[in-house]
Amino acid sequence: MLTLNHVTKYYGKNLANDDISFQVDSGQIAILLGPNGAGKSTIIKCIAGLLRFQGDITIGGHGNKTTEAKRLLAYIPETPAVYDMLTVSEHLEFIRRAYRIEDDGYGERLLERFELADKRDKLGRDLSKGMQQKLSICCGLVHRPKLIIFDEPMVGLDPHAIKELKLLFREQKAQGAALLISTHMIDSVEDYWDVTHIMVNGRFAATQYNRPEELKARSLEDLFFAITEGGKPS
Ligand SMILES: Nc1ncnc2c1ncn2[C@@H]1O[C@H](COP(=O)(O)OP(=O)(O)OP(=O)(O)O)[C@@H](O)[C@H]1O
Repeated sequence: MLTLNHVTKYYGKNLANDDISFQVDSGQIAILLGPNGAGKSTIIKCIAGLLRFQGDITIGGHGNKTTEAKRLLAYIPETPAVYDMLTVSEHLEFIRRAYRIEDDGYGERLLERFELADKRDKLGRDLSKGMQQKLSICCGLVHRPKLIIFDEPMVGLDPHAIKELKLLFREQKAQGAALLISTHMIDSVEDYWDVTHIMVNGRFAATQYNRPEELKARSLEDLFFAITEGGKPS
């Protein structure tokens, strides 16, 4: 569903992503795990079509900046960007109109799951940061994307929303969506992932698959600290 080939991104002279290639298949959850400044948000913004880069990114076989690719994609950014003067309900209506989809009640069900249904008439500017983040998740999912990218999704969410979001990751995977989730918190990754790429200094320092034999040999946490604190991955 998502393929990156030799993606390199410079900010001026600063190399943020260094020749990155990987793919995420339908029904797969891929994690980008790395310390602050590793380049996770940058690669995600390249995929979402927000930055210029060298290399090649396709979504469902379409170039990432095409309309076809954008129909398949949901990008839920680290910092939610909601419209000050639209209500919660109007946000979902706006997305449905943009994607030309009928209201089949899915948006309302998402609001209920994230405890926003009773906030449906509140303006974006009057929502707390956590509520804005939950609304941003609902807006991202309402068009039933096939590739869902979350940048640091757990930060700022309450325990109910975190639980609901983890459930949602599993459901989306079961329904055949491809998920790419960036985080710097190993604990938040738990056991729902299929593959984790550990990112350091703009590169993939290691890739671990969620297979019992690999994890028995070394946990994700051990691998992460071996790489980020100077040890050598074996
Ligand atoms: N707009 C920008 N202009 C210049 N340099 C930038 C810009 N955004 C990020 N960088 C640099 O690119 C590198 C990668 O940053 P990025 O935000 O992608 O890391 P990250 O892994 O997402 O970090 P965090 O976990 O802190 O969000 C860092 O060295 C950062 O200083």
